[in-house]
Amino acid sequence: MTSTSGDHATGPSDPVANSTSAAPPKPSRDLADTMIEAVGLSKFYGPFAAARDVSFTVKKGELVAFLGPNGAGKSTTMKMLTGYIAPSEGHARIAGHNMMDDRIAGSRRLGYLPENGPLYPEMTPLGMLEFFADARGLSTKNKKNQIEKVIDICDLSSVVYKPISKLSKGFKQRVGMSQALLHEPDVLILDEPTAGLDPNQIRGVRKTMRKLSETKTILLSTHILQEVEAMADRVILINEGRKVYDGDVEGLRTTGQGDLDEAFHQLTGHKFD
Ligand SMILES: Nc1ncnc2c1ncn2[C@@H]1O[C@H](COP(=O)(O)OP(=O)(O)OP(=O)(O)O)[C@@H](O)[C@H]1O
Repeated sequence: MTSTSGDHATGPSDPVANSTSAAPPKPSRDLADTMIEAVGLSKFYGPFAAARDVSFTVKKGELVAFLGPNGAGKSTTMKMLTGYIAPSEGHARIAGHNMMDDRIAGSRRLGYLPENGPLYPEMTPLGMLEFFADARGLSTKNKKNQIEKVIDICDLSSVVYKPISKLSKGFKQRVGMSQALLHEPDVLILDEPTAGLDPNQIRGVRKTMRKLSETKTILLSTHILQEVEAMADRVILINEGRKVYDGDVEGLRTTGQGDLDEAFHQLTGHKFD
């Protein structure tokens, strides 16, 4: 299956694909369950489109993999979803809050792990968590409880007093995750949480994410197909800035005649054929 301009290949759960009318969409009854909403998001750098007309929703409790090759536009879309950069077109909502007009309210519900940080290398994990707890205005009691909780969830107790610069990549990633969880958000947007980790570290991070997915809505980006199989209920695949698939893992496999690698290649790999 290939995608053509404006003609996104979509899977069974794509709300766009299921819409049959040209009339403006009516608010759906389960709108309250929509935690992440991308509505026609585009980002242009000069004439170049890093993301083009990307729309999707993620419902409460879903764990969705945001998949695509290097440079597909995953980080750009995530930065627009979190309000970190302004879209050229479209808008994003987190738990119903528009991330341009109402970013503070949206950010209270959102934990964001950006690609490669941000971490503060000279701080210890404990110092960094205290710094963020103060910045987020947590009360003294809540601060202590929350810091203990995220240290436990992210399994950081052995490194809390070491400078972040001296930690392994796996621990750094978990420190980043602990910061994203500190204010107990119910929505997580995680940009390549397992990138550059060794297999043991990947297992650790995946275990943490599985635990988190019991209570939170998660969108995580990856370009690793095994990650999708291991973790996700649903896949959104992006290529050259456009959404090219939105559906379940089995549907994606069917696209590749039973082979996820083949599906990924068919939907994203034409450049080198
Ligand atoms: N500030 C910018 N100015 C110009 N081009 C940019 C900018 N940020 C991103 N891009 C380009 O937009 C495209 C999408 O980048 P993006 O980082 O979103 O991709 P990605 O899917 O996250 O890739 P990766 O998996 O390699 O992190 C790339 O071609 C990138 O070079």
